[in-house]
Formats: sequence, C-alpha cells, structure tokens
Amino acid sequence: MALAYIGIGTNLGKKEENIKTALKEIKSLPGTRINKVAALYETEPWGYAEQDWFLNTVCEIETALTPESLLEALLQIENKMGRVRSIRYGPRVIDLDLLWYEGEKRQEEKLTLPHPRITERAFVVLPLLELWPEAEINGVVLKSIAEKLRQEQGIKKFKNL
Ligand SMILES: Nc1ncnc2c1ncn2[C@@H]1O[C@H](COP(=O)(O)OP(=O)(O)OP(=O)(O)O)[C@@H](O)[C@H]1O
Ligand SMILES: Nc1nc2c(c(=O)[nH]1)N=C(CO)CN2
Repeated sequence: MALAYIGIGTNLGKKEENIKTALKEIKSLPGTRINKVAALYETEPWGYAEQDWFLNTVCEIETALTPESLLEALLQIENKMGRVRSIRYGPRVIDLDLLWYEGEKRQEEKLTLPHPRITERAFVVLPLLELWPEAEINGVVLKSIAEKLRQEQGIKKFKNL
C-alpha cells in the first residue's frame, strides 16, 4: 500500500456537497482507504480572479493503485461529477489533484509528481500541513512557507468535516 495526498477544490454549485461526494468516490476506489481529511477552507481564487471563492481540502489515502491508475481514477471521478474543462484555472464543480504519492517523481505532462504548484498555493499547503506537519516537497519544508502564503492569499478555515 502506498501513502498519497489528494487536493480537492470546488467553486460551483453546492460546494460542501461536492467535496463530500468526491470523498465518497475516492473511498470506493479499489484497494483504497481514506486515512484522514483536513478541515474545509474557503479560499480566494488563485490564477484567475473573476470567479467565486473555492472550498478546498486535502485528504490522505492509502492505496494499492499505481500513481498512473490513481490519476486516471481521479479524472474519471471529475468527469462523473460533471466537470467541464474550459478556462485554465477557471471555475469547476470539482478538481482533484494528485499532490504527492509515496515520494514518487514523475515529469510528464499527463502526470507530474509531486504536483508542480503545491508550494505556490495556500489552499494546498495549509490543509496538507494539518495532515503532514513535516511535509517537504522538492526540498521546500512546507511549514516554513505557510505563514507567508497565509498572509498573501485569502484563506479561512470554514469547518471540520
Ligand atoms: N499531479 C497531478 N495531479 C493531477 N493532474 C495532473 C498531475 N500532473 C499532471 N496532471 C495533468 O493535468 C491535466 C490538467 O488538469 P486540470 O485541468 O485539473 O488542471 P488545473 O486544475 O486547471 O490546474 P492545476 O493542475 O494547476 O490544478 C490532467 O489532465 C492531468 O493529466
Ligand atoms: N483557491 C483556489 N483557486 C484555484 C483552485 C482551487 O482549488 N482553489 N483551483 C484551480 C484549478 O487549477 C485554480 N484556482
């Protein structure tokens, strides 16, 4: 079994329900269990401003799936939940990012590991640190950048699930 972290985001429709549905779908993937889920955070849109705030969280899973089959499964969940791809960094019902998978590295367009934009995003770093306080991504100790990201980007804890 491999340990992995998945970033979850939504800013369309019933956001909290979208996150709960995504968690149910992740839990039902073959050979996969959810260990823990961080709090839900309301977060300022990153990368494309003209859209509603997001609800974000991160979950820790253990899985028997390979990184490639896990990513494929996450993309299928996005499609099943009605994700339509249009604007880059634009609004979406659900966005599932494979953030980290057991220290594996990949450098392909289809799958980059660790996820290449983790250290730029308060909405990933803060929930990830709840689950993994010592997290280090590509040589960056995440707790050393958390406060700066928190001050630069709008983010507030909404609730624990
Ligand atoms: N670690 C990863 N997690 C999720 N998708 C990835 C990863 N590495 C590469 N990808 C690829 O990125 C493609 C586009 O993903 P998506 O449309 O969700 O991007 P985005 O959410 O707009 O941007 P971002 O990836 O910065 O969150 C996916 O089809 C997937 O193959
Ligand atoms: N706050 C926030 N901003 C985003 C998010 C997200 O999940 N949260 N996802 C995006 C997709 O690339 C683009 N911008």
